[in-house]
Amino acid sequence: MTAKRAIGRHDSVPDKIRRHRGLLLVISIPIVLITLVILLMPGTTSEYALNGGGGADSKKYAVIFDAGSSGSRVHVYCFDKNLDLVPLENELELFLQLKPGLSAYPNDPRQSANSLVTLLDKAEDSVPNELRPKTHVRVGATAGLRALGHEASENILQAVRELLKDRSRLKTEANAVTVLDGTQEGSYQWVTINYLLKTLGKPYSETVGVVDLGGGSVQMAYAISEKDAATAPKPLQGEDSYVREMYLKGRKYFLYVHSYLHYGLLAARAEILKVSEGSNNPCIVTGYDGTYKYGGTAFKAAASPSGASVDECKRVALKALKVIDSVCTHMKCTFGGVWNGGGGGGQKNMFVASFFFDRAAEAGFVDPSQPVATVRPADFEKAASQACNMKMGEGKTKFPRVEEDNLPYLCLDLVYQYTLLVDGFGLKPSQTITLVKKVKYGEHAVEAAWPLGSAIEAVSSL
Ligand SMILES: O=c1[nH]cnc2c1ncn2[C@@H]1O[C@H](COP(=O)(O)OP(=O)(O)O)[C@@H](O)[C@H]1O
Ligand SMILES: [Ca+2]
Repeated sequence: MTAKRAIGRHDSVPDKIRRHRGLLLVISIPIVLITLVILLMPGTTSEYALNGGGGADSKKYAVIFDAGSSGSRVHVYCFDKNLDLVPLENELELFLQLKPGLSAYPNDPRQSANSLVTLLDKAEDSVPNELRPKTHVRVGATAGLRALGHEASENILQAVRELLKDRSRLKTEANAVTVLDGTQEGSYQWVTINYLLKTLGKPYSETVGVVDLGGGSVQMAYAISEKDAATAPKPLQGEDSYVREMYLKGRKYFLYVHSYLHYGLLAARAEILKVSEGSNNPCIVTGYDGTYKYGGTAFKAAASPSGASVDECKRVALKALKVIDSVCTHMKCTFGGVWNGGGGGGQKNMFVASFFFDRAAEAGFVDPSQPVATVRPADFEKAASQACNMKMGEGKTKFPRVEEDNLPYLCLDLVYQYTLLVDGFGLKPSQTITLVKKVKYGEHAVEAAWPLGSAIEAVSSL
């Protein structure tokens, strides 16, 4: 024992290395290999530390642009060292919006980018001067730019990058200005809602599922068990994988996410009008004869002489949704050959956002001054019956909250929303769901939109 220790004490470091080199080699090869595998893994795993960092008094701001298909919005958030949201002035976020979105200028990238100037200036003004160079700015474009195609959208994004460089002192990481893929958009939305509800870190079955009905696309996301995640089918060609792994508040989640391009509410109008191809459509409110423009194309939108009909409109909506599909004989599908994720506890409580809330409010069965409302899919069907039975001239008195441009499509929108929830996503007509515009967080309410999820990722990775 003593002798051994004496030898050990007099060994020099290079001697030790030489003596143990075999052992060192055996230990280091797997470490190097594992590190390489982790570094080269495709980006399906997200890790947001969500445990703060930085100095004791450090506040972190994030500026996130939501370049949506129907409008552009900016959100500015401020987080404390625990990554809790803290107020900027009187609210928990600065939120500004304008219409139209970037995709309304497909041939003029400079003008498209310049449409963000007022939002950018106001957002930057709300960040303390000394923190601006440290504050991340991100621009996430969704369905509008996705549908424009690579070249046109890349030109617009490049113009936005130049605008940020020339006009702003905020920090732009590589990939700060991008078209989000639908899975990213859906998972950010899930993080936003569950962060605000403080369910992150709890077992997956205690989290809530989300549906976000935009103008161009619709996303569904909910946490599933590891076992179900392992059975996920391969996605259709060109689509993102169904499951994303995420580490949040010390827990690993398997998130089922899917985004359906062309099935946002405004895009779905076009799909439904395409089914009747240039002739009358049973979803158009009685007495209306006009055209509907979407994505640079005009569609005939004319009521049938016998008027609109819920049942006939449902049939057309089902055709547009492609609910019956040959791919779905060996797995449970939503629609269009898409796996439904298997259901489970993470889908028990559904928080349904954007146009679901907006249309329910316009149709009058939800109070727009409240941040959330509990409804059932059947409420959309009931409102649809009334909308499909009215004449154009009665619209203003029967549905005083409906915007004039939406009136001819009220029957269509409500039937589509019902069909999407029940026949598409497989919810029961009587299941209670939460329509959400904002989520209460302490005394304040925060917009129920994906940019908060993106902000959390940005400040966690600083
Ligand atoms: O921050 C938000 N709070 C609440 N609703 C939002 C917010 N951002 C977008 N929306 C809603 O999203 C819908 C428009 O979708 P959008 O233009 O984002 O299409 P996309 O997501 O398909 O690109 C509208 O119903 C609008 O009220
Ligand atoms: Ca959106």
